[in-house]
Amino acid sequence: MAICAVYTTTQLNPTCSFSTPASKTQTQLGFGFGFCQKQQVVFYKRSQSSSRRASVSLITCSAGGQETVVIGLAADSGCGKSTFMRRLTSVFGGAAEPPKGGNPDSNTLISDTTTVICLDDYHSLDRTGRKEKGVTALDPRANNFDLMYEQVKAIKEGKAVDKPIYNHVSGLLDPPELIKPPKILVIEGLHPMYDQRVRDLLDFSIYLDISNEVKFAWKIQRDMAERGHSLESIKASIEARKPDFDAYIDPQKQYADAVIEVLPTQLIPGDNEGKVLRVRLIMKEGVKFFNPVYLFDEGSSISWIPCGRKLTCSYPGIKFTYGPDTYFGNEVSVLEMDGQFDRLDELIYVESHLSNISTKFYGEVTQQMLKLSDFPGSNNGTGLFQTIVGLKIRDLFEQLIASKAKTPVEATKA
Ligand SMILES: Nc1ncnc2c1ncn2[C@@H]1O[C@H](COP(=O)(O)OP(=O)(O)OP(=O)(O)O)[C@@H](O)[C@H]1O
Ligand SMILES: O=C(CO)[C@H](O)[C@H](O)COP(=O)(O)O
Repeated sequence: MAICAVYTTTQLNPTCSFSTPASKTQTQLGFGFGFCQKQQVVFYKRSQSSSRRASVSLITCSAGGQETVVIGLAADSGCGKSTFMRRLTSVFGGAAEPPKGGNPDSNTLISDTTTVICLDDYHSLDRTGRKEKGVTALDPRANNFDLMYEQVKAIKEGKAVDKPIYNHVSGLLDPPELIKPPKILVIEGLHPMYDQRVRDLLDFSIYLDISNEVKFAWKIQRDMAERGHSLESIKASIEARKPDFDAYIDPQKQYADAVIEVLPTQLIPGDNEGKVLRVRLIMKEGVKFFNPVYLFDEGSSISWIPCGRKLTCSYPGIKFTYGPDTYFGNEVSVLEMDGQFDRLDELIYVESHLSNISTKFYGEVTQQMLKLSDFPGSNNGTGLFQTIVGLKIRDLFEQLIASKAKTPVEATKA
């Protein structure tokens, strides 16, 4: 907490100036940012003969920079992490860019609110080293979890670190880059939830669970169409990774607060083209500051085909289901969408039937989806659920910050 002297502050989360001593700036105090909240407290001044109503404004601030909110995003390579990150940073506004003037092959993306670091940077073995030892990048022996833990912990505590860079172009470990503590740190990659020490640092975690059929279809689309790889080499690379994927990556989903599961559609019998998708948003119950989204009636089991007068649906249509379930022994709520949208502007119809989506205004999900309509998955449940999870993370972040800004630090008489 810090002493805040901005008495004119009336909204939640405006940037705050810190005083004491008055001459010191935020930077001198070591704070990158700050959040203040103004509360009006009414009380009664009593004297022997009368009682007079009075009020006082309490301004509480969390010293931004002292603690960073840490989000983990786990998935195999080519499973949509970058796409999800771009949707998330868009929710917070501002473009995400590599560190200015740094290594052009940096994997880091920085925006006003978020810094996204790629955990590939904690590979302890470079490409040649892995080849010599006969291990894949998914193998824990090819990764430095001690350093990952120390650095994520330091950033969470508000300290800058010199993080290594794994260069995907050269396959080498490059000199480190400086990472300053942001408001939100996202650690994305193969192992954000593998090491218990790192897992315990996460304020929220997400796993993108892409079924083998769909992963294959996406890989073909990217690596064959865009990178000129052959069908055989794509198949071979997926097969070679599979044992380590099953052993080290996939089990992390049991720890995730939200899982986005992507499967082939059930609306077209026998379909395995991976074009029409069935997407499930699995949300853990009882996670602090995270209230699962629901359709129509919280806790009920619902099946909804919204195609009719308000939503244009061509073959094979759209089906939503929602209800309670268990996942790795945890109570969860599952929202599922099978099929795809014909017209994104009509998504507002679906949005208006969803609750707990943490929007700041009516239609925000639809607006976000329209804004990024050229991103992969914008016409199906992958884009919809990634957008909703982005809004839930914003909400969680704001609640976390507000909960930390508890101690009243200065008061003015109203
Ligand atoms: N929701 C989606 N719908 C359809 N295709 C998708 C979707 N998300 C990703 N893809 C496909 O998968 C490819 C990889 O996506 P993206 O770059 O977001 O994944 P990634 O996990 O960051 O990959 P990598 O770890 O290899 O950098 C994209 O080029 C796209 O072809
Ligand atoms: O699974 C991966 C992470 O996304 C990569 O395969 C791993 O980082 C190794 O990279 P490269 O193939 O460039 O040597």
